[in-house]
Amino acid sequence: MSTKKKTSAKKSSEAEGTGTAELTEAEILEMQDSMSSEWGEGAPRKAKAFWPSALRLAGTFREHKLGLAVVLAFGIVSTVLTVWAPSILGDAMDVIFDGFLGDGVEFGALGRLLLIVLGMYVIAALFDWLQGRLLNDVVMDIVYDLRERIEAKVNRLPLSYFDTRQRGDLLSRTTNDVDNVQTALQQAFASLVYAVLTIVGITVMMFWLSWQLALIALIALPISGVVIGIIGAKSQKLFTAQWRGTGRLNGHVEESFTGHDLVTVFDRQDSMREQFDTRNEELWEASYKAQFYSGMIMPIMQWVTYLGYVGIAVVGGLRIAAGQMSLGQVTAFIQYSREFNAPLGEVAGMANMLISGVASAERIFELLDAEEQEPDGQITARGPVGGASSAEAPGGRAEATGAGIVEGEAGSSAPAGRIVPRQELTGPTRGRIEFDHVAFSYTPEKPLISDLSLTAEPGQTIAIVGPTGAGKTTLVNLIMRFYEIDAGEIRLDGVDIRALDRGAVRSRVGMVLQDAVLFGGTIRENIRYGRLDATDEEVVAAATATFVDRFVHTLPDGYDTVIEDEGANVSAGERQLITIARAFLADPALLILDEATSSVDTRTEVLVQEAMAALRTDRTSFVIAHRLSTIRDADVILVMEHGDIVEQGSHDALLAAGGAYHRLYWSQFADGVDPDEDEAVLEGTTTGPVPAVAATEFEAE
Ligand SMILES: Nc1ncnc2c1ncn2[C@@H]1O[C@H](COP(=O)(O)OP(=O)(O)OP(=O)(O)O)[C@@H](O)[C@H]1O
Repeated sequence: MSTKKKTSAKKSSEAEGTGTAELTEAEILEMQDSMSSEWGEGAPRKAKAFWPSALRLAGTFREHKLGLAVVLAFGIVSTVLTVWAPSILGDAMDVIFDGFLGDGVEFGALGRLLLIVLGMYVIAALFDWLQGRLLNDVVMDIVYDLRERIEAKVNRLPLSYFDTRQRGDLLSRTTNDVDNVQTALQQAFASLVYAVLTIVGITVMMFWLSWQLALIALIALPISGVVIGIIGAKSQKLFTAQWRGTGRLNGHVEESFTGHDLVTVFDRQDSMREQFDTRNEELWEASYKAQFYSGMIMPIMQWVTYLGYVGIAVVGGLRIAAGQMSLGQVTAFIQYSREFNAPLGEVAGMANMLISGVASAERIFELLDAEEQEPDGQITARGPVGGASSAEAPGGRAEATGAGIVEGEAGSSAPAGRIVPRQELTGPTRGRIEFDHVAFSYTPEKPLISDLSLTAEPGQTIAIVGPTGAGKTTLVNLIMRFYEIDAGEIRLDGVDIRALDRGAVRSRVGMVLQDAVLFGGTIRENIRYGRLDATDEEVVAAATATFVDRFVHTLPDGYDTVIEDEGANVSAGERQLITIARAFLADPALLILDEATSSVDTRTEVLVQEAMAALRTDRTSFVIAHRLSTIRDADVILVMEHGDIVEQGSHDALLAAGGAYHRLYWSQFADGVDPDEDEAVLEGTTTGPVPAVAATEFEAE
């Protein structure tokens, strides 16, 4: 076996070059992290700053001081009784021993002592149980509060927080880490309280009985410490190697599963199998060594402990012979020295759990400390308020200043840090949107929108076109107030949207995105999500207007069809239609549409187009447009490049201007594609031939 392992280890280094992508150290550590909790093995996760985080975690107990004091008091009572009992048992033994040597055993005295011991153990057990119950209650309260705080916090975090973090990581912080803290507090804390009290109690009793024997018993401690230190460090390294091996093997397996088709096509099964064997054997070897070394710790510690017993027995015997101690005292002492190791082992076992719990608490604190979005009504306008273009916009400036949202005149530079006073929109929303010299960037290092102005009159359809990364989605994100702008103003019906509650802005806007988001309920529920108090008739009316009704009738359960796995049982186009119906039912004053250009068959595509057109009627709509028909019919076309609007106007006006839009349009049709062909697309992926020129000009930037 070992020869085989050696040859394969050699093979492994040869195979490395041709092998699958190796995992980085960070990935291995991450994997180790996630697996250690699942498999209960491996090195514990460590906090970046253990003590500050541990103290802060301890700080969460502050509100439960009284409960904790009672837990501690119960713990002390239970431990004192448990620690005291062996000494009384020793007295009982002396009564028996003296009775045998003298005039017979005094059963009355013996019975009294035994009853006392029994009573002590019963009371100790009762207090121990009470302490456990109370601690559980306290910990559950603490974790309940923690969950509440996390939930509230997540709702106050800006979208940019989620952009920069992995969803899985956030999910893990809010679920696994909280569970981990709960387990650590419940188990490790209880054990630590028990262990510390017991160790202190037993040490006191041992020194009280005989300091010489106590020293012999305690000498085993540093010896055990050295053993654990040396072997522990070695096995820690081996465990890391084991995790690295696991990581590499998992990486390989994952790659061969996901790339199965590729492997088959290139006929690489043999080399993949060879690599698997190599990694599997590497893992076997690493695991074997890790288990071997870590398995040595316990027997060596046992051996050291037994050596201690021998020392105690010998010296204890000599002291009995010399009349310095009674047999009962030495027996009690041996009992103490046996009990001494149990809490020590428990502390060692719980240390990992505690370290891991503090690491989890640290991750939760990081989340709780994250910078929040400014609360509604206290929004700080950071940059200057512009005004030139909006002053020219009909009605725009007058309404804005009339509404008293901004201090100072239009066009003036407002001082940074000015609070925008809260406003409310009264009456029906007209849907007028103005961007007034808006500047925005996701990160300060990468400026995006520098000076953007536009006005969308109520009921107008605004088509946004431009190359990928031009800022089309960003524009609609700003309307939705998913992000706060750096300078300028965005006004809805003349009111700075920062003066409104975010909810008030978003409730007036309907969004239909390319990725139709459906949840796992029925079609009816998914549509009703647009307006929860809508009647069944209204749901069906919305579905009929948006062609959902048609395909719903072909489904066996009709509107009660449950959407599976994010919509696996309805096609992509049908999903999109359902989201359109949802927006239709919500009847928002403003609409944001992202036209789908892919994964929809031509017939459904036409329906989607018509449904979107129905939805746009009588409301201000911003369409991230891909289809010429939409663009041509739009009241205003915004041509965006590098975060700014390089051109805006109607189709005819822009064509006549001969600028970027003109270039786009003619490059699109230069190869003789019929300009009246409505199905043609600007960014070129769905239907109809799209000349390469167009793709180059609008996508390759
Ligand atoms: N959440 C974000 N955080 C940081 N940068 C972002 C974020 N979202 C987009 N960006 C960057 O901002 C720029 C504009 O992106 P945006 O999504 O608005 O472009 P787009 O015109 O909608 O592109 P596409 O047509 O590909 O969707 C891009 O450079 C993009 O990388």
